[in-house]
Amino acid sequence: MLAYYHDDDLSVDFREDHNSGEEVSIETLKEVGVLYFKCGTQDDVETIATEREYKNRDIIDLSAATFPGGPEALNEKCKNFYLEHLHEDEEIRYILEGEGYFDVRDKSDRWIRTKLFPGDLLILPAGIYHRFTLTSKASVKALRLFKDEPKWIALNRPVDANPTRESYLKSIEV
Ligand SMILES: CSCCC(=O)/C(O)=C/O
Ligand SMILES: [Fe+2]
Repeated sequence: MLAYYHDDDLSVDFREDHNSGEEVSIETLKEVGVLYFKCGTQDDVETIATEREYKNRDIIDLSAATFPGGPEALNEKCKNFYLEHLHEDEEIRYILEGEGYFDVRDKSDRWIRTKLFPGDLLILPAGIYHRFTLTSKASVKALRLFKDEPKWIALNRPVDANPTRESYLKSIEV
């Protein structure tokens, strides 16, 4: 994984690195509730899934060659992922192939960009504002873990008076 502040340069395609040169440590990610693990084996993933009581999973394959409905459908899907949003559940993603960016807001609302590669596992806390995009390589396959039934419900920003958002802010003491 690479983690750094986004350069906020809107003139450059959002799938490019957008690396401002300001690195972000795993500790800083922890301060906003984001946890990172390098999982060399499937057993490492299973340990985390068991510890956190995750019972379900699926594999998402985002690549133009294989996506049902083709490149247009993939673009539509990716547009939704790139809209700034939060979830009412924690989000765990483990990269199997390819690469992708998860951008998360820090305590001052700046974008931290994480660039994930195979073997990287990221846990986003419920209530954090974030977005996802493919990189310029345009392909990723990831394992998605779910506590209960597989679902993806995004609440797009702004989300006002939301208990998950409020308890998240309390947990990071903002
Ligand atoms: C590579 S996982 C696809 C993106 C996703 O699952 C998500 O929840 C984005 O917020
Ligand atoms: Fe999300």
